[in-house]
Amino acid sequence: MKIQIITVGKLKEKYLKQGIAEYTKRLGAYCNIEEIEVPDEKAPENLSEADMQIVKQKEGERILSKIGPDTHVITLEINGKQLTSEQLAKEIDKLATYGKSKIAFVIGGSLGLSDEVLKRSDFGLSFSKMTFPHQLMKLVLVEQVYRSFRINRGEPYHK
Ligand SMILES: C[S@@+](CC[C@H](N)C(=O)[O-])C[C@H]1O[C@@H](n2cnc3c(N)ncnc32)[C@H](O)[C@@H]1O
Repeated sequence: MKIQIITVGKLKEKYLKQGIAEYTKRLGAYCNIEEIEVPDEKAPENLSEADMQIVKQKEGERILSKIGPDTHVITLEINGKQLTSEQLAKEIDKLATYGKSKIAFVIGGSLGLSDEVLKRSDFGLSFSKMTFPHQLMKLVLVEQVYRSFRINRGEPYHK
């Protein structure tokens, strides 16, 4: 199975880079993992609503250009659906069973995801009603995807 993790902007903080590198290394034993960073747009505090839409649209076009037609897209959305770790594992297992061998997890930039990306999404996944910075979200996501594979293989993982 191929898993794409698509994010907006460069990952800067060293402590997040290290954590993500650790979990993507572990994940490599279970799937073909591809990390994609698309360039972000400058988004100063004083942007108008129209300018914010343009920023999201531009970032969205870059995200969509990385996603193939046969890819199952899971967008990370604060107002999406919350799952338990076991439910996410089941979802991934189900996709593999039905021949969906490519999954893209998409995390938005500082302003979130464009309508076009949300339209392309097959599932909106929420990690809680709280807002996380996108880079921290990536760390939490890769740990949960790793956990999913461990659950699906019946391997032990920390409760
Ligand atoms: C800083 S947040 C963007 C906040 C923006 N106001 C919004 O409503 O999307 C950046 C990205 O991280 C992800 N994210 C942040 N918190 C999340 C949560 N609780 N559940 C799922 N995804 C989250 C989303 O993909 C979001 O687009």
